[in-house]
Amino acid sequence: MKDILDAIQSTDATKADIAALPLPESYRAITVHKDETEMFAGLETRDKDPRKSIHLDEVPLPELGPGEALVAVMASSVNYNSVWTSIFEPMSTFGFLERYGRVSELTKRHDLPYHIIGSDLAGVVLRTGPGVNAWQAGDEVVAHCLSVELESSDGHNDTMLDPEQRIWGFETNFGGLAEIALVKSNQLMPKPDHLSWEEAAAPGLVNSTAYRQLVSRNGAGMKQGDNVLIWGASGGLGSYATQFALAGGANPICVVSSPQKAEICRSMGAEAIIDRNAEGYRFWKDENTQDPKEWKRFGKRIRELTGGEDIDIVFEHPGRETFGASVFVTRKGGTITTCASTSGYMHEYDNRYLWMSLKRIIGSHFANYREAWEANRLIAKGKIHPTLSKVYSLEDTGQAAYGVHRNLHQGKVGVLCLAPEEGLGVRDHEKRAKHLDAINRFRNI
Ligand SMILES: C/C=C/C(=O)SCCNC(=O)CCNC(=O)[C@H](O)C(C)(C)COP(=O)(O)OP(=O)(O)OC[C@H]1O[C@@H](n2cnc3c(N)ncnc32)[C@H](O)[C@@H]1OP(=O)(O)O
Ligand SMILES: NC(=O)C1=CN([C@@H]2O[C@H](COP(=O)(O)OP(=O)(O)OC[C@H]3O[C@@H](n4cnc5c(N)ncnc54)[C@H](OP(=O)(O)O)[C@@H]3O)[C@@H](O)[C@H]2O)C=CC1
Repeated sequence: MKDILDAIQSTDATKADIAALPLPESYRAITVHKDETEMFAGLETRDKDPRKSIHLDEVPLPELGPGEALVAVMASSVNYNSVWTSIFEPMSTFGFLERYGRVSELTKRHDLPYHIIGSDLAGVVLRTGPGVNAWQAGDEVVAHCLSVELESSDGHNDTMLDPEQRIWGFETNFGGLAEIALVKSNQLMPKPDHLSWEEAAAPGLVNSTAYRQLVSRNGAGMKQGDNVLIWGASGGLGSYATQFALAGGANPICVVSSPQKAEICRSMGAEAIIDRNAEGYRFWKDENTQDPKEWKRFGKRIRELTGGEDIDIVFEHPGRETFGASVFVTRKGGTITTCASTSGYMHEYDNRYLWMSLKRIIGSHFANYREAWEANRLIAKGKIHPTLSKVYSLEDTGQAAYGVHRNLHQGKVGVLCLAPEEGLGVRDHEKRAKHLDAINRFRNI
């Protein structure tokens, strides 16, 4: 592994040198263990501690198959899907690996008693499998997390609709929180050259998801002037949704839970900000009963901030706790676009406000390769910026995931895998200098 890192860091190693490096038999990776899936049985969700279930193990290098690439991972990031994996909710991810393992001889590799997690990476291609022509050893890349087989016609209009669509590092093995990752070559995209490894690894999953959910015609198809209600506007998804709204000429109404988070949104350029904590919204009177008066109070506050207008698009992900309010505050003909249910997946809303006002609910999930590519292109052009706050070592991934689970973080949390320190991997210093303040906006807060 040391030779691989030395070659990546050397200024004169060629692509041929990297292609000629011997691969190690094993590498260090963040895992959860199949024999521990019941370890949190009986505990409340918030008491399930990722630090107990997340391990750093030495694992064997998987065999490289056709259409695949092995990537030396310089940095990765923590996504909420790794939090779900580590607390074995809403179900253990080993079921996904078993199901994938039944697809073919080659996919059997994924069905192991350990799950290497992580759905982001920035790094360098080490080897490509048969049939890979677009990428070579030595290429500096990021990887998006859409894994598809594309043997069925269903996925050929929009690859997210492939019946064998999976999220890499969540529903497949050999993810990005590791020194080496196995990806399909159609997950690869060029690493933005003005960013360090950890900055480049941060946006991938959430940036692509926010792009499809909010901007793409497969999602809400946001346009100039739209009022966009963004829950968790300084969080992983929300920090990119806020940037897309601002960059696309829309009007973000940012919901956050502290003055510090409100300040981050303000510094991104948002003006309409709601601190849900300070304003004390209680959309649920008790576990089973919502309070429409609180939806109305929330809607009134939005009207104050917009000069009397209602919401064109709600960027939803908290789920059960907020969904009733989200449907209510959307304007006639408006759209609620949802990709998650962090607070609970059994949503309840008053359907009269949906049908009588001709609103639409759109389910959105990650992004197809083209959408991920376009989202990455915006990062590479310095139009959208990483929202990296803190960076952890691979050893401390459990602590990093704990912080995300307990909502103690801002924006994105990074993890150094092979990179020995932060700040490495920048190739275009001039472009970086132009965007330095924006790149560092979330750092160390
Ligand atoms: C990019 C990052 C993303 C995120 O972070 S997202 C957040 C994290 N992700 C999650 O929380 C989602 C985790 N996944 C799940 O919870 C589950 O994954 C699903 C609920 C999405 C699906 O459940 P399942 O059990 O895996 O699949 P089924 O489709 O419910 O299959 C169960 C059986 O039901 C049958 N079935 C499906 N549709 C129908 C139908 N329309 N009519 C009759 N039967 C149906 C199937 O065939 C199968 O059957 P048979 O067990 O015998 O094989
Ligand atoms: N389907 C898909 O493709 C994807 C789904 N996801 C899912 O989306 C969800 C969010 O992911 P991500 O943005 O990365 O996570 P983060 O934790 O980084 O951000 C979520 C934000 O949501 C807000 N929030 C959390 N709970 C509530 C609540 N009960 N009511 C209102 N606001 C709440 C918090 O902001 P604050 O406290 O400031 O209000 C928090 O910062 C996760 O469940 C994740 O699994 C993520 C990416 C892709």
